[in-house]
Amino acid sequence: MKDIVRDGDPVLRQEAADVQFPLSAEDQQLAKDLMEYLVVSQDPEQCKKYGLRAGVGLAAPQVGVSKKMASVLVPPTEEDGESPFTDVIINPVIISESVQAGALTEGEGCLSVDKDVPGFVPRHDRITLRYYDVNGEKHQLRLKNYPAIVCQHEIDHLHGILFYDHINKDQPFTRDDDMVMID
Ligand SMILES: O=C(O)C[C@@H](Cc1ccccc1)[C@H](O)SCc1ccccc1
Ligand code: NI
Repeated sequence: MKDIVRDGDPVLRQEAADVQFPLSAEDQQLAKDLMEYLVVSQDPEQCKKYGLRAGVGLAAPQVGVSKKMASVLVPPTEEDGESPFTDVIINPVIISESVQAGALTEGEGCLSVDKDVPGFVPRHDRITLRYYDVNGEKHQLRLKNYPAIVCQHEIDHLHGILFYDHINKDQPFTRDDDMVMID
């Protein structure tokens, strides 16, 4: 697994390149690596063993590869026990989004940002996401709340945007009345 690059590395501020299909062997391996990191990091034993920070998403630029590819592994919720969204999203585009904002009550962190940056990160509470999977199959689906937040965080990485860019500098915990607060 490649090292995760940290804030300050120019690759995190670039517009990543579209991925070409069929995937090269290198891009197939990259997709595997990006997903493997999440799977291992969400296993407490392996996470500790390899000294990883747990992650629910990882974008290629975060491992130094400026390509439009990111893995997303939203942990299962207590209720239904299965992950609400798991895939490697390639050349993702948000084709529609709710006017209504959503933000994590706890704020956000990032595997590429070691410092804590407190504050609400206003995003869209609901999105329609279009992306291609590793087999070149096109997907289009609606996501809301936490899965939508994770995908927006990862897609931001592909456009050189970091979560704290969205935090209100003067009033970090400002929120508009109808913003959905997500736990
Ligand atoms: O740096 C990344 O892209 C991975 C982030 C993704 C993320 C952070 C905040 C909000 C949405 C997505 C890491 O997953 S941050 C660590 C983490 C781990 C488990 C649950 C939530 C956040
Ligand atoms: Ni991040």
